[in-house]
Amino acid sequence: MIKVLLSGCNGAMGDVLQEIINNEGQMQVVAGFDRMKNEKANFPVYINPKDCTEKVDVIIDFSHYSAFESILDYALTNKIPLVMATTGLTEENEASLIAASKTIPVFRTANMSVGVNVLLGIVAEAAKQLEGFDIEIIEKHHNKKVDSPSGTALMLANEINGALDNSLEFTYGREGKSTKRQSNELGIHAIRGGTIAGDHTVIYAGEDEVIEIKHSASSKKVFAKGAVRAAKYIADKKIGLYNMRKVLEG
Ligand SMILES: NC(=O)C1=CN([C@@H]2O[C@H](COP(=O)(O)OP(=O)(O)OC[C@H]3O[C@@H](n4cnc5c(N)ncnc54)[C@H](OP(=O)(O)O)[C@@H]3O)[C@@H](O)[C@H]2O)C=CC1
Ligand SMILES: O=C(O)C1=N[C@H](C(=O)O)C[C@H](O)C1
Repeated sequence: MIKVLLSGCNGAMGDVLQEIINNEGQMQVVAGFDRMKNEKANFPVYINPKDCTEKVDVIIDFSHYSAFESILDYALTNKIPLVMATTGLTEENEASLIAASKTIPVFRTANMSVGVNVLLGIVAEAAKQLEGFDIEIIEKHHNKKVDSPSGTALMLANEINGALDNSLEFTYGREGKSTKRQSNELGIHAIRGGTIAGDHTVIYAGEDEVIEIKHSASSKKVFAKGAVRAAKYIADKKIGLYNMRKVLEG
């Protein structure tokens, strides 16, 4: 049985993860971290990770970027594999994860779905082949999302930019712009509303033709299932930086 510490356990993803883990059979949530205690949880919920006394095999974090440092510190101090799913992290935070992976196993992705991770390769290849096309990304999420643009939109944008020798400049929305679109722009736009679980569309607009490549998550379950897969994957690893593409490669 893999013992899980669930960070952000009181949140929307925390709820879905508990359901998936409970039905899963090989894993058990033995403790949680969050901003508030939770008497309804069937495991102890800590506000300060340092108060956690349970022995755990892996941490799954779907919380908030403000919790990042305390979670990473806890994982490093106790040498626990960390699945970091939270978005809105700074470049410095991302660099800390890379550094941490030399001491503990770290699994990092802004999107746990199989579809988005396959899409990463597709959008990069399309960008290389569609020379001269203008590329824009539109992401849509529920009205409770706190960070924008989404981590997935940034991940897609970085993948496309990498395929084009980092020649593109990211433009976030176009409010207040009084010049026409430059050929080296990659536009990124965020929509928020209702309960949209997560949609990402990459648009390639050329002369008299447009290609749109879209991924749509119809529920949060797809992310929770991916996180469970990730946790199982790194629970017995020694050190290293892992992502969903490594899992899919087998
Ligand atoms: N990688 C992936 O595949 C996915 C990543 N995500 C990311 O996971 C994160 C969580 O998403 P979601 O569950 O929808 O968000 P929620 O806001 O529903 O849940 C986050 C939880 O973390 C708590 N929290 C906030 N600040 C802190 C803190 N400083 N310390 C400890 N806990 C804190 C919140 O408490 P309170 O409500 O009191 O603020 C809440 O209980 C987001 O960054 C989201 O983008 C989501 C889905 C998929
Ligand atoms: O907050 C969410 O809900 C999601 N966040 C991730 C992101 O920022 O890309 C992944 C997914 O789209 C859902």
